[in-house]
Amino acid sequence: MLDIRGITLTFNKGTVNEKVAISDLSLNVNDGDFITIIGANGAGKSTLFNAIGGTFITDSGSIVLDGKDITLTPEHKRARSIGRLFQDPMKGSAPGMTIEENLALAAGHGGWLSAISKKDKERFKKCLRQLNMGLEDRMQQPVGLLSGGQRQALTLMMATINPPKLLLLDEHTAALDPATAEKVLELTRSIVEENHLTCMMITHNMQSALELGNRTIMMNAGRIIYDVSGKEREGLTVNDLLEKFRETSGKALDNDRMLLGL
Ligand SMILES: Nc1ncnc2c1ncn2[C@@H]1O[C@H](COP(=O)(O)OP(=O)(O)OP(=O)(O)O)[C@@H](O)[C@H]1O
Repeated sequence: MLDIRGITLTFNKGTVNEKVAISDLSLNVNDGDFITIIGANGAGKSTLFNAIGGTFITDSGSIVLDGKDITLTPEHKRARSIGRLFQDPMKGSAPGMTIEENLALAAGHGGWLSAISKKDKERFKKCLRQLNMGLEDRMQQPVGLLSGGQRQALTLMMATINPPKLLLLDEHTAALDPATAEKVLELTRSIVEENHLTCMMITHNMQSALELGNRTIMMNAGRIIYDVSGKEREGLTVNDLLEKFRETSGKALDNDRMLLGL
């Protein structure tokens, strides 16, 4: 589904602040893969998503999504086939617009500018019911009134209402309280499964990284240092991941949030 070949991405090239954030990275994501991504601070995880999503164009290498070379495709065009969620629940939905208007925009059926059809309203209600947060009875309320967890769940729904070819989740539960984070993770699991989505999720929670999805990738200094799936992944523990990091990078994992979560 996604074929990344030898991409490099450098910030502030040619200046004293030059930083190679992604270094000759290759990755093949299979159709239906759900990959969890962990790694050191500044390893390049978010930059990898920004490269895939088109926020930054890579210096070299190629990115092919579903057979189409998107290496130079602008971000807004990639957004048609790549859904993204960020850590901040305030991103991704419009606070002044109602829940149904936000969903209508996400579904590509206009927003507040055009009337929302009865059929769409019914469809949105059915989707919202799945969230089990009572939002189906608040469809005319502005999104700004929702809690962080409700808003993130809604954003997840918006990003998948027209199933994307690829869903990128960048620590999308990190800003939520533990119980709400768990709920949104469970929702993520069911939405990905039901829609057979191809998904990549950055997380600082190593336990979630092993529990969710079918494959885990570890990054350090702009490279993938460990890529595990199948039988080998099934038996892995968080301690094994820490040991693997030490083995492959020659140092202890220095991601403060990851270690705090242990
Ligand atoms: N817009 C930018 N301009 C300059 N440098 C940047 C920019 N974005 C990221 N970087 C640098 O690139 C490197 C990779 O950053 P990135 O945010 O991708 O890491 P990360 O693995 O997501 O880290 P974390 O787990 O700490 O969020 C870091 O050294 C970071 O400081």
